[in-house]
Amino acid sequence: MTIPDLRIALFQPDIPGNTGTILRLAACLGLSVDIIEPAGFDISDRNLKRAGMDYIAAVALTRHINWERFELSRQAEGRRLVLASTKAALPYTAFMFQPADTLLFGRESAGVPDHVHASTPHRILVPMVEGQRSLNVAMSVAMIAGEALRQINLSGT
Ligand SMILES: C[S@@+](CC[C@H](N)C(=O)[O-])C[C@H]1O[C@@H](n2cnc3c(N)ncnc32)[C@H](O)[C@@H]1O
Repeated sequence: MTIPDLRIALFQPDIPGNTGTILRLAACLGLSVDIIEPAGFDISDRNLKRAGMDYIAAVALTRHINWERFELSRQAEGRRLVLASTKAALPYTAFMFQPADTLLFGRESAGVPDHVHASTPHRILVPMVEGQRSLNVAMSVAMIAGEALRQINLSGT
């Protein structure tokens, strides 16, 4: 399997088991991961290691000390930022992903702050039935990264 160029970015994640699950997914699908600090736990956290197991060692993981530093590195690489948000209007299946996209996911307790939401022109939603608040962040990563990879593989780029 070819290693994709797609990246997953986690904004100040606060539940180590979710991050461990996402790192394991990234290891298996060949995706790179950005963690935008401060996270609500240390990378050596027991629950993160339990969920990510030995897969964590296989992930191309970059930690950024804050949002501004993450943005500097993303812009230097010329990557598009695509925010997954419960406040978005566009269903993720209607969005046209590109191979070098960075998919951004919010923190479990609060999503992303307003300034991040406002500065991200591409915003996508996993539609839910009325009255439900949100998916688990790791579930939303799996669904959206799966659709992005499907599109990218179909387009053959
Ligand atoms: C547990 S949710 C955050 C809930 C938070 N209270 C909020 O209102 O954003 C954590 C992250 O998972 C992603 N997420 C969860 N459900 C989603 C959905 N239905 N559509 C798009 N992203 C979703 C988003 O990136 C979100 O910031």
